[in-house]
Amino acid sequence: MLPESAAVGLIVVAAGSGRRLGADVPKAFVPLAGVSLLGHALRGALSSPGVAEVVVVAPPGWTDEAAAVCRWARSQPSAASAPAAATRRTIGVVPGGAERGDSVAAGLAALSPAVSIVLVHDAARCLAPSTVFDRVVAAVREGAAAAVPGVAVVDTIKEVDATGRVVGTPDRARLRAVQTPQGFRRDVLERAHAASSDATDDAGLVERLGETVVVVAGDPLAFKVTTPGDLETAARILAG
Ligand SMILES: Nc1ccn([C@@H]2O[C@H](COP(=O)(O)OP(=O)(O)OP(=O)(O)O)[C@@H](O)[C@H]2O)c(=O)n1
Ligand SMILES: C[C@](O)(CO)[C@H](O)COP(=O)(O)O
Repeated sequence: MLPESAAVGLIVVAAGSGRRLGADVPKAFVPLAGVSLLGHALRGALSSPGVAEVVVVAPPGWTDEAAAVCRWARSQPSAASAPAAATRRTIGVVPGGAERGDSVAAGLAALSPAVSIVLVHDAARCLAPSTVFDRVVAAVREGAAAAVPGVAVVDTIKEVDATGRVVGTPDRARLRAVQTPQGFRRDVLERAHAASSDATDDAGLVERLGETVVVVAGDPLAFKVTTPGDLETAARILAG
């Protein structure tokens, strides 16, 4: 169990180029209903009362734009109404690295010593509701070394070999598609990244340490904007 006073730091990774989206600016700065994806992601995250400190990891060369988005998000009523008082919350921006893992490592290095619970969130999961943040933080406070939001898999999944031949059909009931924010005890995430930053998600690094990762309920709204079709889906959702 971690005490209620254990401070939560949030790393928002926003340094990707968004090759699959194919926009003329990095994906986090693509507008969606007049607000950048990063702006939406921060607005959701700052509505979560527990978040005391935020580090945004931006593409090198985009840190000033990211800082402007942070100022905008901080001024939103949802952020101001969160009990962790906008006045006490610090928000910083650092440049990211070549791979997602490098960007997370850069964010982790920038957190203040006061933080003992770390959330890592993709700016690309820009509509993730604050309730998902709350569930992940609660699981880590209650003693999990790592907690990730997950949703049931609706398709039957086949495992294939290099030639495309099916080699297995995992039991769908045991599968979860995982999302972000992913939450960690800080010492665990630091050990995981000290060993390697090479994985598609941070929970994968923690699993390699032999630590237990728990899954909490995710949310369909925490889907990742990856392709132009995803951006259209997000726009339809916001249009109501
Ligand atoms: N070097 C990188 C690569 C990715 N990310 C971030 O990690 C999240 C998930 O990555 P993804 O959606 O795959 O973004 P991109 O790498 O930008 O997409 P693509 O693979 O299409 O280029 C995004 O918020 C992205 O900005 C990052 O901070 N630094
Ligand atoms: C971290 C993540 O969003 C969890 O689903 C995902 O693994 C990111 O992967 P990507 O390859 O960078 O899209």
